[in-house]
Amino acid sequence: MKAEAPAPARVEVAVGILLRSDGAFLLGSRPAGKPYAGYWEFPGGKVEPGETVEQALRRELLEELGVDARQIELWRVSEHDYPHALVRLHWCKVHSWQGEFEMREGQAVSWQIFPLTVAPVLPGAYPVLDLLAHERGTSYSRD
Ligand SMILES: Nc1nc2c([nH]c(=O)n2[C@@H]2O[C@H](COP(=O)(O)OP(=O)(O)OP(=O)(O)O)[C@@H](O)[C@H]2O)c(=O)[nH]1
Repeated sequence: MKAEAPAPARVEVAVGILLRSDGAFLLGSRPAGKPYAGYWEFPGGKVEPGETVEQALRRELLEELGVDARQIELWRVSEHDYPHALVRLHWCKVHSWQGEFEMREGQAVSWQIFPLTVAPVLPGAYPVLDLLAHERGTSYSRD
């Protein structure tokens, strides 16, 4: 009997949905040199060994945007199987933060509501955009 292939390792990722008081959420464009460069995404990144999701997200938001997240709500978990990695995305709503935005990776950012005015978005972000749209009683087109 053939041994079963081991389950592929998942890359744990902390992702922030920064919510402004008017309901807009922040998307950024992926910097050059990363897979899917130029695609729009929510800010965040990989959870390092020994970190909690909240710690990883606070670190990433400081590194990428220069803001200190204060109120973080763990919201949903989803998975996406990319050719380069199987990722588990820990989606967090970020209700408050301190500091002024400073795009430390030279990335473009945009506050968005539905319908989105930026494209394309990382494929792994669509399920959560669908949920956000549903929560707001609206829908949007993926293209
Ligand atoms: N930040 C972020 N990552 C996402 C989203 N959706 C999604 O599928 N991902 C995936 O999650 C992974 C995040 O990795 P990353 O490359 O941004 O992480 P990182 O900043 O720690 O990268 P590094 O290893 O270059 O330091 C990527 O495989 C990316 O495709 C999203 O909306 N935001």
